[in-house]
Amino acid sequence: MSDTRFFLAENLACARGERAVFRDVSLRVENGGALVLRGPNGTGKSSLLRMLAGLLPPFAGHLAWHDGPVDENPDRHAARLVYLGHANAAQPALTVRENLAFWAHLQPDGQPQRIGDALGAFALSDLAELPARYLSAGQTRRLALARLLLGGAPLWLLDEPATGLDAASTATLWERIAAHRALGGMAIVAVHGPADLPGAAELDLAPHSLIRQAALP
Ligand SMILES: Nc1ncnc2c1ncn2[C@@H]1O[C@H](COP(=O)(O)OP(=O)(O)OP(=O)(O)O)[C@@H](O)[C@H]1O
Repeated sequence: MSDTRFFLAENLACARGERAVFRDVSLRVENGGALVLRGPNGTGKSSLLRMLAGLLPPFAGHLAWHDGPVDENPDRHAARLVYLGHANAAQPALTVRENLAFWAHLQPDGQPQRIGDALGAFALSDLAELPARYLSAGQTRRLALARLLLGGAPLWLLDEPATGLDAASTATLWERIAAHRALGGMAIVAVHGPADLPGAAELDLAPHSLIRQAALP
């Protein structure tokens, strides 16, 4: 019997406010796999990621894991993923280390003993006792990314994760995703630029978009 684990979405449609955003979006990611989401601004990459994270209900379609539909057990779904959106969600008054401790506590399988490794991985050790409000934009992004390393959730949902990162941190990001996949994890990543994700499938949202794109001059 196959032990393939997978996460899939079938025929998703999205509406935000009164507007239809996309329709007929299907995807499937298996353990060790990755999917790159692409598309012009406003085609719905962030909306799709929020939908996959269970934060935005599909207008149509459904989500499932290899062992059952997401809507049968939303708590189990939430425990199987880490979602990193545009907002880094750092608590400004807490130090870098305290932010990671807070997230380790929040994540269902968060492991506080991994905080040291997470700090080191994203070159945050020297900043560990600094309140997050003093971090630069790229450092704040690194703090958000360090969250990925605090637990063992199989599915990483990442919205433009390299935004604001310098070259070394960008390389670390792709290395860490590769290591996650090597252990059987999955990643779905929205990007505008390059994505160093060997063997990843690509999904372009443009053909599914119901948003009229204004022509640029
Ligand atoms: N809360 C909301 N209420 C109404 N419309 C929204 C809301 N959030 C997003 N939208 C609309 O939904 C569409 C998709 O937005 P979304 O942020 O998912 O696109 P995106 O592909 O991630 O864009 P970008 O590349 O600019 O990050 C846009 O046209 C946007 O105006």
